[in-house]
Amino acid sequence: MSQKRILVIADSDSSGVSGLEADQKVIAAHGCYAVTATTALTAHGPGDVLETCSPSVAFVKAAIDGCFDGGGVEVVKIGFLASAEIVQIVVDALRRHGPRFVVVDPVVVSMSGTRLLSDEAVHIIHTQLLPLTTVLTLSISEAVLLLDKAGALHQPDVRSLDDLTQLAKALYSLGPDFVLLKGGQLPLTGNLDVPKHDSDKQVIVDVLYDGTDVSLIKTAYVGASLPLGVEYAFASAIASNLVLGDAVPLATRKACRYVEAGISKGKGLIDYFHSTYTLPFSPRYFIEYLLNREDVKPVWHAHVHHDFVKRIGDGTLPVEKFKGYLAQDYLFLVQFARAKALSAYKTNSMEDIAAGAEEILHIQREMSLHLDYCAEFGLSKKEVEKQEEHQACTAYTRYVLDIAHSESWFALQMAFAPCLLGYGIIARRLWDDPETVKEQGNRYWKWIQNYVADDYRAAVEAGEAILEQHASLQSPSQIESLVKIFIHATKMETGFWDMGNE
Ligand SMILES: Cc1ncc(CN)c(N)n1
Repeated sequence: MSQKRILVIADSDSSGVSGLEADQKVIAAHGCYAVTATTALTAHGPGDVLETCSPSVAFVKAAIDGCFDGGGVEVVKIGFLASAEIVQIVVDALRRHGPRFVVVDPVVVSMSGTRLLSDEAVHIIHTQLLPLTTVLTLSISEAVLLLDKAGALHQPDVRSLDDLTQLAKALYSLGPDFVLLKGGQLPLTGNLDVPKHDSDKQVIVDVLYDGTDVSLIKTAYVGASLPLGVEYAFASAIASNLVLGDAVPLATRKACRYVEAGISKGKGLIDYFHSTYTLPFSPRYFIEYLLNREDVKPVWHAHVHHDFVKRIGDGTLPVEKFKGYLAQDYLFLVQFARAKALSAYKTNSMEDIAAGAEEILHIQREMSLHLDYCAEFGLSKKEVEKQEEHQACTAYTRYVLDIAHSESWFALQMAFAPCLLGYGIIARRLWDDPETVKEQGNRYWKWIQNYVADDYRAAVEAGEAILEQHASLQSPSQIESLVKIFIHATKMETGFWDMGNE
């Protein structure tokens, strides 16, 4: 499904806390795609606007038309419109293109309280823009200014919840379908009364009015100094929720909750991405990421470059050691097959059950190769099976079986991963390495061949596909615990080689 598009018509703020820069973060955090028409450029220094620059009216018109002509724009979010000419251009464009929803946050007053729009611009907003508006969202001071200019301000002092509601109703009379009046400038008591002391201030109430119903959205008052840009985030969050299919009351309530969480999670700034997962790898590159992590790299290196492996490659490994290893590996594979069977039991996906069954058959073939191989070294199946399990073998397989019982299906796949990936990588490296003694010159050549053969390669590829497919569905914290399982199982692999070397 392609991302839903929102056209943002607003100024650019170099500090990133308001304007297009903030809107785009909010929209991206909702999984939507922002297209833009820039109405003004502002260069911000610490606490101050240093320079402003105005694009031509023709530029703004071209940007708006270009975005609509690109297709898919259902929602327009309007912020600072800079001049009366631009307000008029925007109104004309809305009439021409007729988007489904128009969310207007008419930035009439700056973050520091400075008046930003001329009387003429405000006039066009209330006479022409607001009747085209789905949701009008604004602060108390902006509401008072707008109503004053519209000649519809009946009570300039807003002190109580009742005043706030009357203000929302007055704004509704200017033409929007819904008014969301932000009550941030009027903290109330827990009972929604007027506070007598600062310590009584407990609740902020936003009022949503649709001409019939008044809905109150309450949030805890967290003090007068909020991060800059709080007011701006609401409208783009509402626009995002609307384009994602919410009705206006739910879209506004969710937007309030989104901003509330952004304030509480961000330290002095709004955390726009408080509910967004960012995985530390790109889809299909989990294994590459995993094997290159700083905590995995040395552990993985110890496994795949183990001395036992080197001596298989140059053929110097004493035969008795190899035989001992092979017999233990046979016992290991029996337990591993049990864990694979449990793995199939742990999933409801028929695809994954079948893949698990396939892997058990691969293990069975690997075991029969072991027996053939053992026979060549004069070791019968009976002799192999009656060997006592070495502690390294018990430790590794029972760790995997414990994960199978106590952790998720995917955690178990992570416990399998070092076994599956490691031998494929080791054998391929030995096969390619010019230092490796090949063919008849190396009595372990067949072992290398078995693990580069198509059958084993197919098992590795199927396992890799499962890891890649499911890793992308995990949360970042789950990835961390899964990596720990992988590291532990990799250490067990190294322990197995150590055992072979004893
Ligand atoms: C200990 C161990 N690890 C991995 C593999 C390869 N399946 C194996 N046979 N044995």
